[in-house]
Amino acid sequence: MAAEILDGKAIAGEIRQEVAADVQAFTASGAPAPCLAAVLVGEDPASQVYVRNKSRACEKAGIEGRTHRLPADAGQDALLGLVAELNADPNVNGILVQLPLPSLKDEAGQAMYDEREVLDAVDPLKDVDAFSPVNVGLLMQGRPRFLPCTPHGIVQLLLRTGHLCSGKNVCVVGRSDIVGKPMAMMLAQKNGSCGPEVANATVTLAHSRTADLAAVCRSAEILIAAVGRPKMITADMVRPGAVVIDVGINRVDDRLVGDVDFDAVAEVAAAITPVPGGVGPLTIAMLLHNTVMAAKLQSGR
Ligand SMILES: Nc1nc(=O)c2c([nH]1)NC[C@@H]1CN(c3ccc(C(=O)N[C@@H](CCC(=O)O)C(=O)O)cc3)C=[N+]21
Repeated sequence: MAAEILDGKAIAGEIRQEVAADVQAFTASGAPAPCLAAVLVGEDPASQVYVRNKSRACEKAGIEGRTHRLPADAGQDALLGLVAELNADPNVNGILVQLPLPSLKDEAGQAMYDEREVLDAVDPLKDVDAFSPVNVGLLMQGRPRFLPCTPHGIVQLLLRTGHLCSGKNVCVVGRSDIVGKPMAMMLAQKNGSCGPEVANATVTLAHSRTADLAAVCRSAEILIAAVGRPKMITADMVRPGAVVIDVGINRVDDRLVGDVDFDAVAEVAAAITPVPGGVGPLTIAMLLHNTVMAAKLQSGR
């Protein structure tokens, strides 16, 4: 049996067209083009690729994409200074500090960067990643402002492919602040950020200490893998007919591999996202969406 391949790249293309139309309508009323500032500290090759792709995507949507580069050893104060400058710059609507920050230590053996302090410093109205405690809190309370890009992309994918989760058992594997935790919250909510059909799920948030993870995963009609371990979700962990969403972007021997053992799982699942071409492109599309939303919010401030 061959599973339906959920084409994240194509859906991301649709969303990017919608964002471009939205930008056009916004600027037609005399507003300047929305502007996203990405901050890249150091030279991590994967981060370079991501930031480059993102700035190209901005351009195609009519959004101004700026990249601010700091050397790996610039230090916490320099980074906080740059964030403060971008917060104060009325021409910048969205700020994204590319993660992870370099894991360098100073002479005293102390970590050079405190990620939490940096993310806390971003103006919540410019926080297009939705990593600030204000935006996380608003989401938790069911009155979201910005939605985190990867979980929002997954919700859009489920909605637009008709794999609705209301009333279903959903298992999210991985409890990160960026994907697992907000994903679980969004799908469990009553009315949901994108409508009740992609909410109202019975959600299990599984992780590395979950007892009998395979059995827990097998109970899920929708299984979302966000652990960052190549091919860790094997076919025996998947309920026949399940919808499987693979959030993993793992580089193995210069190839991108998801958290799901794709070939074997595709024999069991009803539908599955590929890597690449699945969730990744949707993350970028939702970032563009948030940038336009930021510009609109700030135009009224
Ligand atoms: N502040 C911050 N916000 C982020 O959203 C953020 C971050 N830091 N740090 C790193 C992760 C990772 N991430 C990806 C987004 C898209 C693809 C993507 O589009 N991938 C393509 C393949 C690209 C390739 O070939 O390398 C795909 O899956 O088809 C991948 C990875 C965003 N992240």
